[in-house]
Amino acid sequence: MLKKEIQVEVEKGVMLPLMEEFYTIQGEGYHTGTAAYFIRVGGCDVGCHWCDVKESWNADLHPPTSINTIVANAAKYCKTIVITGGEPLMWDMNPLTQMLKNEGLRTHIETSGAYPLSGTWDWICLSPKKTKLPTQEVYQYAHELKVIIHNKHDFIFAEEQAAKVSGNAVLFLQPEWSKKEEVTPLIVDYVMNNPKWRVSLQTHKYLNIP
Ligand SMILES: C[S@@+](CC[C@H](N)C(=O)[O-])C[C@H]1O[C@@H](n2cnc3c(N)ncnc32)[C@H](O)[C@@H]1O
Ligand SMILES: Nc1nc2[nH]cc(C(=O)O)c2c(=O)[nH]1
Ligand code: SF4
Ligand SMILES: [Mg+2]
Repeated sequence: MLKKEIQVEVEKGVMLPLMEEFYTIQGEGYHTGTAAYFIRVGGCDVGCHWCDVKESWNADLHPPTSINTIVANAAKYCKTIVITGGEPLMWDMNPLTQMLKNEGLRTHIETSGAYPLSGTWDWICLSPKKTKLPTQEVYQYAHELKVIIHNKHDFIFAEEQAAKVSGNAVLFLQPEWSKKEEVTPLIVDYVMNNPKWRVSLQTHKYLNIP
């Protein structure tokens, strides 16, 4: 395909810049410990200085890939497919999620919510960032709120964000990996004092799996 044609396909969401795909165990949040196939889409401009996948940021480094190919691969592994990035909502998620649903698969997303919500989702994990806040619309649809704790001020941010999600959303505080020795004890105390919150750890990093 010509460069221009590929660009049009990406704009329609029928091709996506694919960074990697892997079958693993969901390491974080509500579904921790369960098998899932991850699709990591390139492109993000939210700019978290502690981001653990900075290689994902530049979409041009990741080959535009047909969603037919992506879905055919995903369907081989298990029923739960996690779309992450990068920031997946930078792209139109409707064609990809519709195709996954047609295959009878469950669609989960990991998102900062900084771009308009698209796609059909069985589970939305919203992880808001101060540098580029979620759209007003996405809060009501989040099944899970996962706030990263890098310093003490992030607890205040977490409460501000919790006030915006639905009463059914499950609330998580997750240590920022490079600060975990410092902030994990603070999170433990915070959750014991504020039991509406739960602790989320990046368990895949302890298990040495992707
Ligand atoms: C790499 S992001 C990709 C999806 C989306 N851009 C987002 O931020 O939700 C996947 C998850 O990892 C979390 N995360 C990224 N870097 C982290 C770090 N250094 N420590 C803890 N969690 C991190 C994010 O907050 C998000 O919940
Ligand atoms: N095992 C595993 N679980 C995860 N949960 C969210 C991840 C992500 O990067 O979005 C992630 C990841 O990269 N690996
Ligand atoms: S929004 Fe997600 S992918 Fe983007 S910089 Fe932040 S953690 Fe990384
Ligand atoms: Mg990760």
